Amino acid sequence: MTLLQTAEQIQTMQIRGAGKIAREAVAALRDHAETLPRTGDVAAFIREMEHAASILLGTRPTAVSLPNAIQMVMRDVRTARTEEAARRILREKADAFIWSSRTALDRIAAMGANHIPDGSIVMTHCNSKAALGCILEAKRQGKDIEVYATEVRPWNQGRLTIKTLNDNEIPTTYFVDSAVRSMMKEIDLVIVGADAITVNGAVVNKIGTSQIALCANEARKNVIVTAETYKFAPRTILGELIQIEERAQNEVLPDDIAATLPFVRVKNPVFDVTPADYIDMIITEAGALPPHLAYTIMREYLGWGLDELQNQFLGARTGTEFR
Ligand SMILES: O=C(COP(=O)(O)O)[C@H](O)[C@H](O)COP(=O)(O)O
Repeated sequence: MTLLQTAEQIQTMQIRGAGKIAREAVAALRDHAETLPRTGDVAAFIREMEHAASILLGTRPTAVSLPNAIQMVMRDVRTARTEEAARRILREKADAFIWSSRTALDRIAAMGANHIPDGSIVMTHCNSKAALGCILEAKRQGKDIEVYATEVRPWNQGRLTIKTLNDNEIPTTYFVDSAVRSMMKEIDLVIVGADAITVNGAVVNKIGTSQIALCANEARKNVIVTAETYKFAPRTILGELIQIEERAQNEVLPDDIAATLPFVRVKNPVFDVTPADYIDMIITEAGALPPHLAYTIMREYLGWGLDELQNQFLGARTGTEFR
């Protein structure tokens, strides 16, 4: 698959979920480099790779895993002295990111499973590899668990979730998103994934997550967020807000019906923000932490100083828009 094809698949959601988007984008960068002729001109190579990175960055705006992963790969490429060194660094960093991303999922699954008691009912939302990993690991350990899964309008990612749960013989209850509060009394805990986590511990995830967290809080049920460390958004330290992706109206209301309703406006935000106060714990590969410690992850695990953030990273999202 070419880089442009990967970018298109991310934008059209054939490739989706924050972790997978990051892994596929990095693999696309690595493979794109192999298609470029060797000229010996390191500056031209870096320019071409920056352009490729900007195309990927323009695909979806919310999942911070995408710019974080690209930054991890491109950071040392930018200072390479020869084209060969730049190519080698790119390859090594890309492979290392993909490997560590998979390892992170395994660690999160092991830790998350410890928080799922035998005999419990877990509610989940959307289709998160990190969240599902914990549930599958709990099942693998022989725990008798059930899952309550939402539909996830308008893209129905819940169907992917219930397919995985069914394939793993986990008893599952499926319902429309608006039934969440009614179902809350029947479950024991909530486990979801994340697209981005801000410095104040707020979690950006699939639209509807904040309603689930609010209902869980009301019903005194724990909310666990599972997130690899590369889903923490360092630029929020500088005050930058996470952009909430708005997708096309016709994902919600078909064009032919919308055409008959000239006074009706359709909004389709696909992520929302859950404040830290509604989250009991964030499980990362570096351990489980209260959401208010998000800053420590940004400092210690992502390791980007403020200077670097200001000098390079702020510009990373202003690349070419992909259409
Ligand atoms: O909100 C979504 C996916 O939204 P979309 O379907 O719009 O991409 C997932 O909960 C997170 O991305 C985490 O997923 P993972 O744990 O797999 O990274």
